[in-house]
Amino acid sequence: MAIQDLVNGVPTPPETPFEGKVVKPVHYSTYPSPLPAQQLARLKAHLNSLENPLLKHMHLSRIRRSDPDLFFAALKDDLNQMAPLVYTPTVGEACQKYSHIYTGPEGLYLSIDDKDRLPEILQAYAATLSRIPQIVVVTDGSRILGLGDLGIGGMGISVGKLNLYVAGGGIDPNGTLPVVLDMGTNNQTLLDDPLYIGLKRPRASLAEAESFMDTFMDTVSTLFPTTVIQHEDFYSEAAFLFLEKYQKKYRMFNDDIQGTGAVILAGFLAAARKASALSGLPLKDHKVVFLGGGSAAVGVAKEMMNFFLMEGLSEQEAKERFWLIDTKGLITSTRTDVVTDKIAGHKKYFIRYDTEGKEYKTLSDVIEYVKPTALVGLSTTFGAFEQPVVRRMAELNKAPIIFPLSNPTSKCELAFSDALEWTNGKVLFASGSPYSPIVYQGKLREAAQGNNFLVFPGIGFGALMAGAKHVTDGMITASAIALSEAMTPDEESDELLYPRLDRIREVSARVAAGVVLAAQKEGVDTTERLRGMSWDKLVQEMLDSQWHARC
Ligand SMILES: NC(=O)C1=CN([C@@H]2O[C@H](COP(=O)(O)OP(=O)(O)OC[C@H]3O[C@@H](n4cnc5c(N)ncnc54)[C@H](O)[C@@H]3O)[C@@H](O)[C@H]2O)C=CC1
Ligand SMILES: CC(=O)C(=O)O
Ligand SMILES: [Mg+2]
Repeated sequence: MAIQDLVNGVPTPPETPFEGKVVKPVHYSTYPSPLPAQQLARLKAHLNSLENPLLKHMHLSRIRRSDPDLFFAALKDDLNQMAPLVYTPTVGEACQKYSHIYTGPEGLYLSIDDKDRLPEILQAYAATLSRIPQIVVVTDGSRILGLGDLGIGGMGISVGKLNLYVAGGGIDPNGTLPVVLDMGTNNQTLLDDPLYIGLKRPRASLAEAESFMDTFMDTVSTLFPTTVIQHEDFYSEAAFLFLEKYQKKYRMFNDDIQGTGAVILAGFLAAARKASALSGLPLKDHKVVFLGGGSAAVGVAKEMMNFFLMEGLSEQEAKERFWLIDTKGLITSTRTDVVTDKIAGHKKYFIRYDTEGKEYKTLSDVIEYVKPTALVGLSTTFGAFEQPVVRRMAELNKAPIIFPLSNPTSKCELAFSDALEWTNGKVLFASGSPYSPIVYQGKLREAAQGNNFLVFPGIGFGALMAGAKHVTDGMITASAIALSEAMTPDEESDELLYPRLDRIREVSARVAAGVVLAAQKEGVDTTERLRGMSWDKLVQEMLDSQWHARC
């Protein structure tokens, strides 16, 4: 299928001539339409009859396109069960197999081959719309979760994120636009696959990609001036380049760098307070080791610096609470790639200058050297937090903070059951993909899900409601604070690190309200009627503006 067919939608099949007449399929019933509650029960029964999560994902995907009200009612009804099907981990497999399970277009597929015609294509698309999009999620498919370059299959993640914008944030589904920019792929399996839908060419260079992105950002922001654009799952160099270039120019943010940063800052605030209450360690003395030095790790570490700044440390002192490890070991000033200036630009901020020429190659070496209170995994490496490391964290800390955040579950650094077992239940745990609760030593333990989906719907919604000219760093940090303050006393006493998913609409409204207030404080808002509102009124305003399924 030509990419152009995907942009315009699959062509309508020709009508069948029959005895000289055009015969159209007839659907006719004298029975009343099924009740919405019945439809919901029928959908659940169908899902229960399917064992394979990918088949459930595919069925849900068809329902989303044929009956969005039913689909979003189902998500709202039981987000704990549904999120793993429409989002991580199943969405990862769906992106990997995208061209095999494809049954029709789900959004906008734009090819780099059409770069010069991009404004024309987007204008033609805009002319078909009855309203302009509120939120665009765009990826180039180059780093989908921890699964690498999945080319045009990245559309699955744009769709998955927008599902949560609707279900969790209350955005109207008609205001969502998933986009994949097809810039080729370096994934040989896809290039060799006869069913692969995308361009069969090597991935565009960063310079080519930048030029395509410039046109995309400019055209979308001109055609849809109020739309919020979320960048998703670009490989790290591209992610940082685009964020730096567009942050102050367009109403955009990068979910992996900024959204993840905010959600983990909120979880760390909760975890560090619990750990310090047990150990007596001053909050400012926490020490955080990261396995991973990509967009997510650097984004999270930079956002987490706010924790130490709030405790009164200077920027330099705050930065020194972090140790980042990549495939070459601890990032130090004496490492060869640092000395020769071959290290990626985004890693430079966290270079350690205090290691006196000694290199620390393995995670165990770094743990022994730093003796951290917290260990964060954003390395895309399944099982990288091995038993000796986890046991050592438990020896060093009364309540070790361990956040294996890589997605999907097949890339997670540490399973929840192992974390409990190897720390004798002492761990303060959050993972990027969900784990079921476990009864451990007679007590029900719930794994926190440290995933940016707890904030991005509120960031996007808040930016939209505020009419923010840009999404500022202050608005991102405000989303983290609002999330951490959204915990109920019950959730606190159940030792949770994040609010429960069944309150996601209220939590997203609070996050959005925090984002609006920050936009106002920084003078980037344009929605005058929200100015001067009390916190409670603002939260209510966000709740009242949420979309609800008619089901
Ligand atoms: N929980 C959440 O909300 C989020 C989770 N993520 C996850 O974070 C992971 C990383 O994402 P990015 O930073 O964008 O990817 P990336 O590919 O840019 O970064 C991965 C980093 O890990 C390092 N690394 C890989 N294997 C390693 C090993 N064995 N030991 C030490 N370091 C190793 C690499 O050198 C690189 O610095 C992905 O799995 C992604 O799904 C990303 C965003 C949000
Ligand atoms: C959650 C997310 O954005 C990621 O894993 O890339
Ligand atoms: Mg992502």
